[in-house]
Amino acid sequence: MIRIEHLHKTYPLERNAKTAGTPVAALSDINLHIKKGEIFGIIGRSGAGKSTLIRTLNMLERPSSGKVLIEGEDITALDNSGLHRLRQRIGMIFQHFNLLGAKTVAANIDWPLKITGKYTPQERAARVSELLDLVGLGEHRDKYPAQLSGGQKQRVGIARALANTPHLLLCDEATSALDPETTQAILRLLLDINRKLGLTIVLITHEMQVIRNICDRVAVIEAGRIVESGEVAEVFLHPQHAVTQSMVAESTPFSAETALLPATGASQLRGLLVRLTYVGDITYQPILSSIAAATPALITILQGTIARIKDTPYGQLLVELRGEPADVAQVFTTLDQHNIRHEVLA
Ligand SMILES: Nc1ncnc2c1ncn2[C@@H]1O[C@H](COP(=O)(O)OP(=O)(O)OP(=O)(O)O)[C@@H](O)[C@H]1O
Repeated sequence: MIRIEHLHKTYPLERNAKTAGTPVAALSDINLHIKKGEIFGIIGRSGAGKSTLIRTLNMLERPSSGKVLIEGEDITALDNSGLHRLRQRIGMIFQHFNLLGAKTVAANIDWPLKITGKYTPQERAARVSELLDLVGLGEHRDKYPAQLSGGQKQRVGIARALANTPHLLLCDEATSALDPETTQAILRLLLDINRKLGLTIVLITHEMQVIRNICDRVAVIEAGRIVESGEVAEVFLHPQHAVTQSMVAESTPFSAETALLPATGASQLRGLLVRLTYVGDITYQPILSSIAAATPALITILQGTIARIKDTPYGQLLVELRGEPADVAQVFTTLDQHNIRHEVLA
């Protein structure tokens, strides 16, 4: 669906610079492949290059070099009319919704249909009603944006973005201005739309929860470079890069520091402090019972999480492992046999 090849973007000046300054390398050698029908998340800290990257996908930002291929077409080579046609195939939603304040909800959604000049007023009215139903805003059609909550405004933004039946939806920090409950509702709506319409969604966010809840794959961006990418469960459960590791640590209260260690602390552990991570159906199997049956080693659970990353169940346990070296080695062998990752923390 989307291929990004050796993409670079350099801004000539620092933003707000009064005099000529150092050019800012906002994106450096970005290579990504985003598949049709998936929800792909790009996460990074402030200033990492997320907005610049997503805006190159509809040429709101022109790259300095490299290619962006959408459905096989190199969009960096398009002229104005080509860009106009491209943007009808790509919807976009924004953090601050960008609605037209002087138009009603229905008129906001109708706007992109009107400007294509392709539809009769009857066709447009039917499409607007269909979109209002899709986002659950039928009863608010005649209100103005100022009369809506943040979540309702974003629903209008989504309906408007979908008006021309795009193949791709870009979400620029779509839930960052919303409270946690409304965020969940908007994420559920995006997932529902992705499943119902088979729509490819690319989103940028600085919130791990957004990626965990709805994305299939994720890329982590730092200082204009993709530092890590892959299936969300793989990247978040086995983060390799320091930035990913610190974002994971901030978003989960699961660590040696917060574990229910004996009051005297980790230095008083009588055995090894081990983190176990398992993903998929094995989450539902009686692993610890199998280990207990296989060796006389003692395992004490200090902290644990059994949860889901999108549709993938996973478990993480922090345990104290005590026993003779041979018994401990036997535990590790059994864990390996069950494909359970183990890391000795202390
Ligand atoms: N128009 C511009 N002119 C000059 N520098 C810019 C411009 N836009 C962005 N930058 C710089 O490029 C880098 C990447 O910015 P970008 O907005 O893409 O990051 P971001 O990850 O989206 O950050 P945030 O989450 O804070 O929006 C930053 O150093 C930023 O200051």
